[in-house]
Order: sequence, then C-alpha cells, then structure tokens
Amino acid sequence: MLNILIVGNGQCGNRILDAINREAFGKKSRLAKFYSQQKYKSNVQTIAINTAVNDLKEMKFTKAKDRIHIPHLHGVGANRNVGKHVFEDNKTHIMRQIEERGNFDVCFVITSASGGTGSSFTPMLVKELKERHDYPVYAVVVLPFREEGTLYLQNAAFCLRDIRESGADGIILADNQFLKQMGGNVESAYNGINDMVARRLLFLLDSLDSEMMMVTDLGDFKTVMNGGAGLATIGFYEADTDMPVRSAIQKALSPSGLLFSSDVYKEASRAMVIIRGDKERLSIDEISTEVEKLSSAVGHVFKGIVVRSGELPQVLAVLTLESASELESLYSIAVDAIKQERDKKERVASVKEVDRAFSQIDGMDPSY
Ligand SMILES: Nc1nc2c(ncn2[C@@H]2O[C@H](COP(=O)(O)OP(=O)(O)OP(=O)(O)O)[C@@H](O)[C@H]2O)c(=O)[nH]1
Repeated sequence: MLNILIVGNGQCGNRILDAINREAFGKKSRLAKFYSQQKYKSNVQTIAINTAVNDLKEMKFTKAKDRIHIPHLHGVGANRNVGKHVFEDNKTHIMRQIEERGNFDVCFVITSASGGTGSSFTPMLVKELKERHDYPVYAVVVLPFREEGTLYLQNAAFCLRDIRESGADGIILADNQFLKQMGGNVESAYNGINDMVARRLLFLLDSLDSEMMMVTDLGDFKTVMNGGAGLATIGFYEADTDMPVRSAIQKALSPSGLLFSSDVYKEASRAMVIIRGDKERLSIDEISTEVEKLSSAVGHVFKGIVVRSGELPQVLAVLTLESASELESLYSIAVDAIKQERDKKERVASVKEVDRAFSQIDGMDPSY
C-alpha cells in the first residue's frame, strides 16, 4: 500500500483538493467524510494550506484538521514577494503539520501558478520537502486564463521557473485557458476543471496501487516523469457504451482529453497509458496498436491494464513533454506583462504627477 501526501496551496489548490476529497469520500453527503471510509486504496493524507481563512472555510469535503490557516490578512493579494516572506515566517509550523502525518512514498502539491499564496508557497514547500525527505514530489500547476491581467501572467512565469528550480521531480500542467470551454460562467468552468484534475489524479493513484493484469507502478510513473523537460500533462477519456477501446485511447491523447494544449505525438517524450474496464471490452490487439503508434512517435510508453468487471473502458495517459509550444506563447505574453508592470512603476516613480498636483496647495490653508 502506498503512502501518498496531497497538499493544496492557495484558493485554487484548496478547491482542487476538495474536489479530490469529494470524489474519494463519495458525493452523497457533506458529512460523508465523518462517517464513511475514504475510497482510496492507498493511505492518502490531504492537507490544505492558505493565508485566506475564507477559502479554507469554503471547503466542504476536507476535514477541519486538514486545513491549515497561515494568518495573513485575507490572502497575499497576488504578491509573490509577500507570499514568500509569509511562508518563511511560518515554515516551522507548516513543516511540523506535514511531518506529523508520517512518511510518504510520493507527494503531489497542487496550486495555481498565478495567485499570490499558492504560487509562492509551492516552490518553497517543495524545496523544504526535497531537502528533508527522499520521496518524489510532483507539482500540479494550474495556468491562468490569459486575459486575467499582467500580475497573474508575470506570477505564472516566475512561479513555474521557481518550481523547476525547487527540486520538484516534475510539473503536471493544467491550463484554465485551454480548458475554459468546460462551462458557461467562470464558477462552473472552475468546477469543471477542478473535477477533471481531481478525477485524473484519483485514477492515477488508484492504478499505481492496483493489482493489474499488466502492471505499471510508482517506479514506472517516476521514470515517465523523469523524461522530457520536467513538464507533463494528463489525458483521460471514458468510453460510452459502444465505443471501442481504440477510440477511447485516441480521445484520451487528443486535445479534448488533455489538461494542457499539446500535440503529444510531436511534443511528448515519455508516456504511461493505463486502461481500465471490463475484460470483454479491452481488446489487446486494439490496445497494442494504439500504444505502438504512440511509442513510435514519442519513444517509451509504459502500458497498464486494470480489469474491472462491468466497467466501461477508461483511459488515462501521463505524458512528459520535451517541448511545449503553448508554454512558449505564455512566456512571450508574460514578458510583455512584466515589461508593462515595470514601465508603469518607473513612470509612477519618475513623473509623480499626483505629487505635482498636491504641491499646488503647498503653504495654503482652507478658508471657510
Ligand atoms: N481551475 C481553477 N482555477 C482557479 C480556481 N480558483 C482560482 N483559480 C485561478 O487561480 C489564479 C488565482 O490564484 P488563487 O489560487 O486564487 O490565489 P491564491 O494562491 O489563493 O493567492 P492570493 O489570493 O493572491 O493570496 C487565477 O488564475 C484563477 O483563474 C479554481 O477553483 N479552479
């Protein structure tokens, strides 16, 4: 049995963690977590960390003891410098809370790249974990909608770089911009995206701890995540009644199945494809043909098959990327955003128009 730690930092990280707990505890009742056993096969510990107490209170499926409030006003207002200081000041407390849970085989830290708290806490937390423990730590990072503004864009660019430099064993990308077709308004898009991420992570955890017909395990996952440029994404698809497993694999690898925009046949470097379902529905020939097609394009592909009687075929693909053209475009707009913010700051510092306006009444008093 694997010991797994999942940390959700900041609002986005907290919400995805809550979606994971909702799936794991069953959706029946808000109180299910108090009464029923979690559905994880592994020993899974979840911890939510935030500076904004309201974000933690919003969580419905994560136990109160698993929500750690680091008091700092109502968040750090997208300021990563403030966030880094707050983490440093509270590091001992945060690490103690995590270490009380015991030792782990693998850890996932979930965050948005673009806010203040999660994006600054995550690289620092990963660095601490890596210095103290030898288990792999993966960051699951949500990229912003591109129209969310210059501060979010610049945060995303620096956050990703900081996570790479933190010693993380890999970064799994999910992109709000790419996934925004999920729902009409922002809230339902968020919920849809959070559910997608939660479902994929739970499927992955389930398969890493499974008795499979053809086995993939944590070692294979580590090897996949080790490949490429340290960046990865996850594809998933559940077949409907008549769909052959071949099509389900193709859909999981196509843009509609992925969390981040990529042509995986061109950009992926290693992959792990896990297929689950009723034995009758899992044609070995079809599976082999699709997996061979992928491996001839990307190199090595680990294949796992989990037999579950009565279940429709479901396919999960973890893909590390050796290049990511979408990330390059994100960085090029982030560079403009950083320049825009810097120019604005310089203008304010040099022109001081507001000060000039005030200076017009120097030495004067109001008359009534
Ligand atoms: N997918 C998804 N994205 C979210 C969600 N909530 C916020 N975001 C995105 O996360 C980014 C903002 O980061 P947050 O996680 O809200 O910020 P934070 O880490 O709490 O930091 P501060 O609020 O600045 O202290 C934006 O790009 C949002 O679009 C969510 O529930 N789901």
